[in-house]
Amino acid sequence: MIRIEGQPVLTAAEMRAAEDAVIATGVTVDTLMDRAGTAIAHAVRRLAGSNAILILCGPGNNGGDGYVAARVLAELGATVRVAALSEPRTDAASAARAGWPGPIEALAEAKPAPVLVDALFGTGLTRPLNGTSPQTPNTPPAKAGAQLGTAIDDVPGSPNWTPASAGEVSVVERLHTLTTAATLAIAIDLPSGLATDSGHALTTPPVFHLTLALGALKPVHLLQPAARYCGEIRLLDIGVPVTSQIEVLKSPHLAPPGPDAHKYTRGMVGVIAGTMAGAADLAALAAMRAGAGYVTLLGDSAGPPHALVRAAFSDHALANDRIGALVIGPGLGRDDTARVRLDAALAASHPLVLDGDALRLLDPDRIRALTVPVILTPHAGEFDALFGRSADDKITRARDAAARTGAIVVFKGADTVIAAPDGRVRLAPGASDWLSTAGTGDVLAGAIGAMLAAGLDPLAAAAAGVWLHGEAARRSGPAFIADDLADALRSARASL
Ligand SMILES: NC(=O)C1=CN([C@@H]2O[C@H](COP(=O)(O)OP(=O)(O)OC[C@H]3O[C@@H](n4cnc5c(N)ncnc54)[C@H](OP(=O)(O)O)[C@@H]3O)[C@@H](O)[C@H]2O)[C@@H](O)CC1
Ligand SMILES: [K+]
Repeated sequence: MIRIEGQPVLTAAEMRAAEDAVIATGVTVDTLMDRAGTAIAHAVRRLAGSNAILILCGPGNNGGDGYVAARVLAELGATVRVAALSEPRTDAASAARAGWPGPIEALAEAKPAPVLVDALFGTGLTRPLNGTSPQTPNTPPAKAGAQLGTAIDDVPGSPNWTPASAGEVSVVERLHTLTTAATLAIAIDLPSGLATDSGHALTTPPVFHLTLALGALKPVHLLQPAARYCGEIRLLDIGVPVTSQIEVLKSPHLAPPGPDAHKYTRGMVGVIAGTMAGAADLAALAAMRAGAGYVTLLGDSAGPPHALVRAAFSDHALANDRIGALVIGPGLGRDDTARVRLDAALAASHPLVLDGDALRLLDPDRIRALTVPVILTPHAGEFDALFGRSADDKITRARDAAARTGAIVVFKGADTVIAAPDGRVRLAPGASDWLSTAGTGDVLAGAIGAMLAAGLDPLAAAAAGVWLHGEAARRSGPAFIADDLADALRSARASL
C-alpha cells in the first residue's frame, strides 16, 4: 500500500488509456485484474487479521477484481465469502469469477461480516444506481459443508444456477446495511455510487474506512464531496505506468536559512492593510511564522507582534525593491481607498498574492494584463464572482481560470485545487474541517506570500503555502482560531 502524497491523479478515461497502453504490449486484462486482485487480497489480509471477510462483486471489472481477491484471500487462509449483484458482463470478470472456488451468495440475502469489501462498481459507473439490481442472483443451493472450495457449478451462470425470481434488491440499501454492520469497510478503487472524475456522488454511498485505489489515484479520491466517503486512501501498484499533470500535494522542500542568510535573503513580504486591519495583521503574522525574513505592513494596524514593521501606506513604501511579494486583499475593503491601494499595488511590479476583497475589485482581463507572477486565492464565492458559475468539476474550473488569467489559482475549500496556466494541478487532500473559521484564509495568503518572497516559483510557492497551512491546521487540533493557526505554521515548518 502506497501513501498518496505526490502521486499522479488520472481521470477514468486516462486510466483506461494507461491500461490499454500496457495491454498493447501484450499484457492481458486478465493479468492486470490478477495483479489488482492479488494486491487487494494482501492488503485486506493485513488489515482484516483473522476476521471474516465479505466481498461484494458487481458486473464489471471492479467485480472481477473482487473475485480474484476472494480467491487469493482464501489461498492465504482467510475466511472469505462472496456476494454478487448480477452476472459478470466482461470476459475478464467472468474468468475471475470462474476462478473463485467457493459459493456465491445473492447480494439481497448476504449476511454481514466484520470486514466488508465493496467491489460492486468502480470507474465504469456512469449513471446513478437506480436502487435495484436488474439481475439478482439467486442464492446457490446450499450443499452440506459448502464452504471454501465448493464446486464451480454452484455459481451464477453455471448449469445448476437459476436466475432470480424473488424480486429485486436495492443495491444501495444492501451496500449501506452491510457496510454499517462491518467494523472495517474497504472500497475497491472507489466507493460504489461515486463518479470517478467530478467529485460528485451519483448515488450516495456509505462512508468507508479505507479505499484502495488501483493503479493510480482519481479525482474522486481528492475532490469533495466524494472524498469524504473514501476514508483513508491507499494506492495499490498494478504495474501500469502512469503520468499526469495533476498530482496530490506533497510536503515541500524548504531549505533552512544558510549561514550567510540575512532578513532580506529570506524574503521580504509587504502586506497591505485596509478597512479590517485585523485580517492584514493575520496575513502578516502568518508570513512571519512561515519563515519570511522581514514583513512590513502598509496601512493601519494595531496588534502584535513587535517584529512586524509597520508603515503608513504610500507609493514610496511600496516602491521598496527589496519586497519579494505583496499580499493584498485580506480586510482590504471595497471603498475608494481600497481601489487606490489596489491600483498602487498592481503598479508596483512586485510578485502578487491577491486574496479576499482584491479579487472582488478585479476582473480576469486586468489580472491577465499583469506582467509579474500572480497567485489568486479565491474561495468558492470569490471564484464564482470572478469567473462565473459553472457546472464543471473543480479541477477543470481552476485550470480554466489559470489559463484565462495567466495566474496561479488556489481554489480554496475542503478540497483545495491549485492550478497553473500550463495545466499543472496540485490537489490538497483532507483539510481539517476546523479550518472553517474566520481569518484562516488571511493566514493562507500570508503563508503563500512568504513562500513567494523566498524565491519559490509561483506554483511551488502556492503549493508550499497550502501544505504548511494544512499541516498547521492538523497540528492545531480542534477549535483553533486563526491566530493559533498562524502560530502553528512555525511547527509545521519545523516538521519538514
Ligand atoms: N480496465 C482494466 O484493464 C482494469 C480495470 N480494473 C478494474 O475495473 C474497474 C472498471 O471496470 P469496468 O469498466 O468494467 O467498470 P465497473 O466499475 O466494474 O462497472 C461497470 C459495469 O457496471 C454497469 N453499470 C454502470 N452503471 C450502472 C448502474 N447505474 N446500474 C447498474 N449497472 C451499472 C456497466 O454496465 P453498462 O454501463 O455497460 O450497461 C458495467 O457492466 C476499475 O474500477 C478497476 O476496479 C482493474 O481490474 C485493473 C485492470
Ligand atoms: K467499489
